[in-house]
Amino acid sequence: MSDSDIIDELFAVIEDRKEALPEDSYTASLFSHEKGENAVLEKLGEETTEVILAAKDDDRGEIAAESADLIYHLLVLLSMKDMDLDDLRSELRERR
Ligand SMILES: N=c1c2ncn([C@@H]3O[C@H](COP(=O)(O)OP(=O)(O)OP(=O)(O)O)[C@@H](O)[C@H]3O)c2ncn1[C@@H]1O[C@H](COP(=O)(O)O)[C@@H](O)[C@H]1O
Repeated sequence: MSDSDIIDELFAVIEDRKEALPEDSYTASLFSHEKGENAVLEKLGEETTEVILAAKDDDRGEIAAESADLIYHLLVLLSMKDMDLDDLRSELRERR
């Protein structure tokens, strides 16, 4: 699979974790968290702050790492809302 498919691949794994809820999965723990969707919403806030701090430090490695954390949690949110990457693609396409 090419690198351009990595986000689709990650989203598919997230969907699998939502379905199977394996005990050793961080993703599954977000879907079954006692705080409900607030668990992932809080992580989105934290990761956004971490991206901002990395940008302020001009640390490209940290910007990439924190952006990956942010995108991952955003994908979990989409899945939680029974949305998928096509919803995101459609929205972006309409803006062209
Ligand atoms: N891409 C990710 C990913 N990005 C970030 N994270 C997790 O998101 C959390 C980020 O939180 P923090 O940066 O605050 O770090 P932390 O202090 O360890 O987090 P907490 O103590 O708050 O949980 C960490 O626990 C990371 O492991 C991820 N967890 C899983 N994935 C991918 O999701 C897929 C399924 O993974 P599992 O759910 O582990 O099976 C795999 O492809 C993984 O690579």
